[in-house]
Amino acid sequence: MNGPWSELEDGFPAGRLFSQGVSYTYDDVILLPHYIDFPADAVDLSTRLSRRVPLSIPCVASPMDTVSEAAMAVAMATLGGAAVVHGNASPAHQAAIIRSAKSRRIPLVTDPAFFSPSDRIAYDTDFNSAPYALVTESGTTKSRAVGVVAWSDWESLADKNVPVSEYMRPARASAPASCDFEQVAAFLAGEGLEYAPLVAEDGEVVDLVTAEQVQMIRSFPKLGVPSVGPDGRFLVGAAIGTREEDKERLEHLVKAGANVVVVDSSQGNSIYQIDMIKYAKNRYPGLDVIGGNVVTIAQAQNLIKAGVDGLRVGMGSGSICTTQEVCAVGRGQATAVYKVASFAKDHDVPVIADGGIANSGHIVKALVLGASTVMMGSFLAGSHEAPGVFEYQNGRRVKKYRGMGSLEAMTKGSDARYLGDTLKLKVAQGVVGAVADKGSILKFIPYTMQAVKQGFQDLGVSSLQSAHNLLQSEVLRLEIFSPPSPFQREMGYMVKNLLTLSSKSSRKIHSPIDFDVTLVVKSCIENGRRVKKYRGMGSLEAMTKGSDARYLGDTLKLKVAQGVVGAVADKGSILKFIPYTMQAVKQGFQDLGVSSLQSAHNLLQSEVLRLEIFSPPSPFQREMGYMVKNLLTLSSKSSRKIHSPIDFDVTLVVKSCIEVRTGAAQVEGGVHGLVSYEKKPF
Ligand SMILES: NC(=O)C1=CN([C@@H]2O[C@H](COP(=O)(O)OP(=O)(O)OC[C@H]3O[C@@H](n4cnc5c(N)ncnc54)[C@H](O)[C@@H]3O)[C@@H](O)[C@H]2O)C=CC1
Ligand SMILES: O=c1[nH]c(=O)c2[nH+]cn([C@@H]3O[C@H](COP(=O)(O)O)[C@@H](O)[C@H]3O)c2[nH]1
Ligand SMILES: [K+]
Repeated sequence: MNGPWSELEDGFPAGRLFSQGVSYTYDDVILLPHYIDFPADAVDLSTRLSRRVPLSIPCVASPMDTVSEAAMAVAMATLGGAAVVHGNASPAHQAAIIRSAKSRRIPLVTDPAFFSPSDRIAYDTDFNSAPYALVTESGTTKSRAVGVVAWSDWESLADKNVPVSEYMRPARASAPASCDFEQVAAFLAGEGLEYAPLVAEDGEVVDLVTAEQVQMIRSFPKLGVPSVGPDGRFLVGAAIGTREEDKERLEHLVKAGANVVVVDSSQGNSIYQIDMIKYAKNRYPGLDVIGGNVVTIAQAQNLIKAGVDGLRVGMGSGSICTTQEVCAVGRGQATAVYKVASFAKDHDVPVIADGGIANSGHIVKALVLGASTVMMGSFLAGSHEAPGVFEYQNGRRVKKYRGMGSLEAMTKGSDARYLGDTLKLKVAQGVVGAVADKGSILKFIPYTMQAVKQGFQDLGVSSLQSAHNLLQSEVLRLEIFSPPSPFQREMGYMVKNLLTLSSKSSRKIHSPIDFDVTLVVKSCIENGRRVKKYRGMGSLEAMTKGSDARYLGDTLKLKVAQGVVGAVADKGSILKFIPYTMQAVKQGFQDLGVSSLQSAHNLLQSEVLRLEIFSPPSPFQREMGYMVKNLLTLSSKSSRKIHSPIDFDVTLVVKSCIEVRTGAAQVEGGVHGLVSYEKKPF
């Protein structure tokens, strides 16, 4: 810029902004608009998941057991993205999920139960995954389909103890599973069918397709270019671990047709992962291997040297993460994506920005900061395509979503990672929660992509490549949002205390019929919990206590307290929770690569240890700030009364004020100090 304004500068180029020793999350930064000379529809979001795996949209479903199984994989592939099937199952089961996804050509997987005509259906749960069941001659997928049981027909039976043959509807004709969506739609219409079993070439009954589903898909936005592998089938990714037995798992997955594998660790720069990457690249040279997670250039460098075809970036940035609190390691996600992607581009290694995507704006930021794709967990978790069934929580339809490092996921079934570790203390690095029903991803992802295109248009970039060029050219300008006011910060602390105490209770409170919400919140803090007094030594109470000599001669002086009196929830014996806390500290040390205090101090002095400041406020403070804002908005209009049944759960009140994800963060040990953990509204 020339002239009198040349001193003024619009924001900072990324290189300058991200080199000040501050860790920025997506919410800390904002992109300044540039020049528009094309319509939003002209934006092309096609990209690469890894070196040799192209996608038409930059969306990837996370390898989590509440996100990515067959239904998610086919829907993501239909949209032009991809899902990475989780590995929290036996290798055979994980391979079966991949086979199931690969056997589809339409974006539907309902996974109905199978019965034979002589079977009796006793349980409602047989209709958990689909509102109908399939009837085949032998009751297995391997025999001829003869009928369909609708849940509504079964439900209205007076006597459930009758064979299926008495009330099933006949399956008049089957459709070949090799049909694509338009062919299936034409088949149903042509035959005048309400439903038809889908049958594979080998005669296996794969699923049931209904005219209603076809109608629903037609009502969604037009589907784009699907992701298809070299095998001509839907592209599917799979996660593996870094244990010896994962080599065998890998073989199962490759046989099942996995097109790309992700080595899934929270801290990927380890000898275990590097060995696994080398093994996989050597054993299957044609297979793209994605490594991670990493957040620094040094970590990325090691994995690139080991031969990765893609990098997964993010530590502690996920919505269910507690890693940064438990292990004290991680990085603000905007900084991590920018740093790693700037390095990886010179090695032609695409970057996946993993975790922390809560809205389309975060996707724009991740892509513009250098990522080639975003990986999402919570954003997809409440969808029809996510595993699990919808439940009702306080009148809302929700689906479970949990961290893969949560106690619940770690102890699930056959988890090999921890099978050999029964003697070790398990320390959770994630929580369990629930996400509201979001409908089908076939509907909301196209809308999300349209929003991303509009963001790109505002920046004046019509493709990912031009966004990255803009970033590196320094034409792209960014700014940081201002720090929180003292008031916001204080509110953050307040709500933290509030939630620590209030979130855990399945306890019921008996209350008068008509009352004030704030009273409930208060009573839930004050009542019904086992607590012990805890007070500051400078609190008035401690200062004036009995024979305290310090103040005996000071009766004339004004006493000014510098501490408060409070109470702390029952934590059990320190003989129990301190060992857990030490285990968490060890895991933090491991993530840093130091095996003793002395080596930690050596690392520090050698300047190999790197730190960053969180942009104030910390993500936690900011989150808490949002929460209390919602809470206060709803509860402070306290002249308003709520009419409630006599007996109800306090948490429901708190939850209805703030939609929270709650979970037993660490039942044993109380490692990060919270009885349970609450995350921001969704
Ligand atoms: N992105 C993130 O911020 C985080 C993600 N997670 C997710 O939770 C899940 C579990 O992650 P991790 O705990 O990192 O699992 P992990 O299995 O990679 O590591 C667990 C522990 O086992 C050790 N280990 C791994 N391979 C080994 C081998 N061959 N021999 C001996 N020890 C070995 C590791 O060093 C670590 O101490 C993953 O799905 C991950 O994506 C968990 C925490 C944070
Ligand atoms: O600290 C963590 N503890 C966990 O238990 C956990 N499980 C998953 N992940 C990571 O979070 C990502 C998904 O994040 P979002 O829900 O924000 O999309 C995922 O893709 C993972 O990278 C975890 N991180
Ligand atoms: K770890």
